[in-house]
Amino acid sequence: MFRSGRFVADALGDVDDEQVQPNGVDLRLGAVYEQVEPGRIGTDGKTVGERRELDPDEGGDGDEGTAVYRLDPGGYVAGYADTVRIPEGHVGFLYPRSSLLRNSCMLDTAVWDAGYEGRGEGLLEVYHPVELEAGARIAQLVLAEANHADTYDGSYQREGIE
Ligand SMILES: O=c1ccn([C@H]2C[C@H](O)[C@@H](COP(=O)(O)OP(=O)(O)OP(=O)(O)O)O2)c(=O)[nH]1
Repeated sequence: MFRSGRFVADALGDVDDEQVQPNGVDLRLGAVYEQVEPGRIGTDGKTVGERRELDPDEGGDGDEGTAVYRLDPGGYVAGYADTVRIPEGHVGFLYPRSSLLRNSCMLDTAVWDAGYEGRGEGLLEVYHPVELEAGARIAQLVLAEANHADTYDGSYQREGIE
């Protein structure tokens, strides 16, 4: 069974009311990176390639205090601003906000394991130039009840929060 948005909000702990949706919680954009060196996925482990953090244009549209990423078509890594916590007995799935799709962008995501805690990342595909403001809601996390073997204890545990 998928949990309600209120349940997901309680699991995450620190979200604004506008992030709480009927079936999940919206995650906000934290940072945008561009990969600059190859990574490696092997049979004996993996490495994530070097990336550089993009600078948002400060004061976009003459609006003081806003930080806007103006992205040309390409592949980027998006870091989320919110700390995700997947409670035991659950698995998380993240979907792009549909307004991203409607603007010719896609957010590719993987499985969020029981016990994971951190500010995760996703692959942001941009097919038409787009403006994304830092802190804007770009994705929605849903939680489903699930059996699991152990809990997450991998290299991304507590990423972005230590
Ligand atoms: O789109 C996603 C999906 C998951 N995660 C987080 C939560 C998940 O629990 C963790 C690890 O994901 P996964 O197990 O798929 O990564 P891996 O490459 O197999 O790494 P590890 O060896 O640490 O399990 O990354 C993200 O940041 N983004």
